[in-house]
Amino acid sequence: MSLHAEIELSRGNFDLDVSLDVPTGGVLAVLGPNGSGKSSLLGCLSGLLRPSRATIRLGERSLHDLPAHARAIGLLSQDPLLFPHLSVLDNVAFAPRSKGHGRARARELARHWLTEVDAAEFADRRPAQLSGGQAQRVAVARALAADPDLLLLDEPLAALDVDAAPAIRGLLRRVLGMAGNRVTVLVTHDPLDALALADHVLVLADGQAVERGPTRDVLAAPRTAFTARIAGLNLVAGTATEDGLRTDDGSLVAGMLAPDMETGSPAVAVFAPSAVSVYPAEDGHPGSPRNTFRAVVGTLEPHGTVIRLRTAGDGWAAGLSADLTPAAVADLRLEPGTVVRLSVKAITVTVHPAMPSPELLHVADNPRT
Ligand SMILES: Nc1ncnc2c1ncn2[C@@H]1O[C@H](COP(=O)(O)OP(=O)(O)OP(=O)(O)O)[C@@H](O)[C@H]1O
Repeated sequence: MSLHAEIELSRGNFDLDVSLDVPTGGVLAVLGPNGSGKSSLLGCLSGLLRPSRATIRLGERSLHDLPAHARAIGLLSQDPLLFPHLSVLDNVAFAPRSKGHGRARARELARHWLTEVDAAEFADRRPAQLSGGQAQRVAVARALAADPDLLLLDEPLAALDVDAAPAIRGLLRRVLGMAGNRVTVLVTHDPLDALALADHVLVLADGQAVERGPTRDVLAAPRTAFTARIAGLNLVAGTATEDGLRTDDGSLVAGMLAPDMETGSPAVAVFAPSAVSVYPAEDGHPGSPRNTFRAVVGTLEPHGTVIRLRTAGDGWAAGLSADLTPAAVADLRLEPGTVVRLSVKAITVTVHPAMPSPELLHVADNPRT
């Protein structure tokens, strides 16, 4: 069941005017600076805010005229918002109960989802007896226990400490992967969340969509200052191995696996342009780094105090960025078309879980293509 939304909202001086489409089973991440309208957009989708004009269709259902409680949407925010007087089990059972399930069936569903999020052992506790990460697990179970067709996630990892966030991110990746008919919209500040959880992103600025597309494409080749600041990183897609990542054409990018990374799963190797050294193509094996590869200079553009080189060509090393000093660009006599050798230390490369490539999703969604 796909989501189509066109929303216009005025809040004081702020105007939101956005349209979006998410296919069945899709996860859309909404990124944007503070005050760009991310929460306002979620509020309109959930029915908590009344837009001045809206069309919101989920499959065959029109949601825009329905009050919040009748939209049957799952909502997970950074605050778990558990009912303090109910046990964990009854907190989760509340969702299927309010959907009309009987008490026994609701508890059965609650147990199932608590098991899915590795929180079955907390069933009899009260929310006050849980850590932040444990409470957020329970909140994930509650959001999913109602089997919503539309799941809205509002900065679900923002309130967690750095130790708890990877586990919940991994959990969300697993449960969002079991999407079935569900559509998910995720608001986040963190490009890693977008990479790990979303197949597409929408970037808002001042209430308008300024970038949209497959997550990796948008984050790898940002077109706005905001996306460049949060992303602007080199992203290489492939499959995680013990030592790093294997690209689709069989090259190995050596790197360090993120804690929630499982070998054999879809992954992206992430490294900063400042971590890439550039050498003449004919140089042998410069220094000790484990990643060296040939590339062709595509563009050279000023980027603050450095010159950002972007590689051209077709292979996986195309579209990568390296930052050089203007003196180095002159010394190496770089210009578009120059063949160079790039080198990246394995210790500067992190391998993170990622959604399968959009092309693969596309083929899976449309068996005829
Ligand atoms: N209750 C309100 N009344 C009037 N204007 C509001 C209200 N809440 C938010 N706004 C304005 O709406 C705009 C968008 O806010 P919104 O919270 O949607 O942005 P956001 O992208 O979610 O920001 P953040 O990342 O800080 O959460 C801002 O300019 C904000 O000042």
